[in-house]
Amino acid sequence: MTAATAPAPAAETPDGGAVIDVRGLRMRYGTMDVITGVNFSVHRGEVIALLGPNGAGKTTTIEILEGFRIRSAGDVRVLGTEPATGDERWRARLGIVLQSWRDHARWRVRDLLDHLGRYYAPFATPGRPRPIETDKLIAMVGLTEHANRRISTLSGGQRRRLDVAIGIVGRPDVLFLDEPTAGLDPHARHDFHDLLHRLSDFDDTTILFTTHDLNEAEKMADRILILADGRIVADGSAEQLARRVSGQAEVRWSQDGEFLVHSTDDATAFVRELFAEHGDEIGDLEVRRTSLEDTYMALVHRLETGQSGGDVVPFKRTA
Ligand SMILES: Nc1ncnc2c1ncn2[C@@H]1O[C@H](COP(=O)(O)OP(=O)(O)OP(=O)(O)O)[C@@H](O)[C@H]1O
Repeated sequence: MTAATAPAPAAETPDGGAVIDVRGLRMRYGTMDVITGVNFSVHRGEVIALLGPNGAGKTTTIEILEGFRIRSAGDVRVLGTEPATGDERWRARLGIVLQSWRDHARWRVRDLLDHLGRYYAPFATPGRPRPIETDKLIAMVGLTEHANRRISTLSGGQRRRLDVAIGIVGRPDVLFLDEPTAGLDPHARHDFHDLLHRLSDFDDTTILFTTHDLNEAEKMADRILILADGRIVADGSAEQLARRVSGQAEVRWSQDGEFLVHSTDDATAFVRELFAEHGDEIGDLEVRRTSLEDTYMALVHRLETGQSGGDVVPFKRTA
């Protein structure tokens, strides 16, 4: 990945590289087991989408990583620190965008960001200037023309942009976002995706976000984690998950004025044979792999109908 600023100091990662490391995480609310054994790790600069049905425990997992919620069991490290005991210096390296954040109503946008930014200044390092300069930050989230407005007068989508600005003002090493694009219009969503790419590419920020938008997960994430049934049932890129769950690709082509379609688990071999046999007669060739939506629905369906067949083996990191 390229770096626009000087490289940040290495994160404390005593386990040999993971910025987030979760082993055997369990969470029980009263008598209800919500998380029954979650394991995953995230490397520096990775963008991870955490997916799962309503109530699967995504927010709970993120809150545990942020140090806002105490787990029932398991070992968790974020930047080498156990979140429940993280000090101010550790906290200053995190950025957090909660699902809904409705306070500071009387503040004006620029004043609030300026004020919050000062908290991070003592934690600046030569490689990681903190905070992001206020007007630059406001431009990054597309709020320049609203900089002097009171927060209570912002629309839902404008408020969401502000939430993101609050999350990144301290130029975090690790950014947690809980459904960051809920309520954003398509243009704002597109801008937000660009912003995440910039944070990951230029600042090497490690990003973990939840979403119910599978297109967004597919487009944005290096890796997708699916949380269901209290555990991680899939861990890999959208393409790896598609291969693992369905293994099928769809080949479409035209021949003698007819449009044809064929499902295969080896599209390359099929296309090679197709051309060997019919050569110039083939037109409009298209190979479509299973979408993340197809994969997700198939996985969740399998779980709901009790066909999961044990643990889903995580994929090796390829990058
Ligand atoms: N403070 C709490 N006390 C008791 N139960 C809770 C508490 N917080 C969450 N739960 C329960 O834990 C389960 C997981 O909730 P969580 O909010 O983590 O799910 P989620 O995957 O983020 O869901 P959604 O997609 O709907 O946001 C749900 O059944 C929820 O009702």
